[in-house]
Amino acid sequence: MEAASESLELDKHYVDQALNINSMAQIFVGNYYPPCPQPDQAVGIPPHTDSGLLTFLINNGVEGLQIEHHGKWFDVQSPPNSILVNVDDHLEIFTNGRFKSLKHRAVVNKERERISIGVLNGPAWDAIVGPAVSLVEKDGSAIYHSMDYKHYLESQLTKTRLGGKSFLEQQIIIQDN
Ligand SMILES: O=C(O)CCC(=O)C(=O)O
Ligand SMILES: [Fe+2]
Repeated sequence: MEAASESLELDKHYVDQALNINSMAQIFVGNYYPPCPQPDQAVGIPPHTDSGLLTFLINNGVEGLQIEHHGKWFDVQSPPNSILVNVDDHLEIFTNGRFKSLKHRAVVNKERERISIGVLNGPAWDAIVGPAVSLVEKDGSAIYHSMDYKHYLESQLTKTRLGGKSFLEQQIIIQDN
């Protein structure tokens, strides 16, 4: 988070302080994908973005994660024993859109079972997450609403992970020009 702050030309403790990272909420997710006889007819996890700031992902060496870039899906080939770090929704909101939450999905395969484990590292449970004031001043306006993380988790987590309307889309402030 210090590196993120500095890359935004903010004080290196800015993100930590604004989102009370000392009391950060972490969500631990385990995914099991059994082999599937018709992988092209099934989906492992539908397209979604993750909640929180950064997700750490590991898997059992079986590929299956795909990320979206310019409307196309790409396979992720992660080196063995590596931890993949993804940018999440609340970091996109906090940076007023400078960092982009990564859209991803998981596919299944015929032969091998796949297991993945994710840790979604979020702000403090009671932190209010909205675009950082100094970034909004530079940009002229906030492009996302603010919301407390607890409320988000209670109301959105299940919906967005199961492929409902994305949380980010719901938070966009419609600008009338
Ligand atoms: O199985 C994977 O590699 C991705 C899992 C995932 O996107 C998630 O748990 O949010
Ligand atoms: Fe995910």
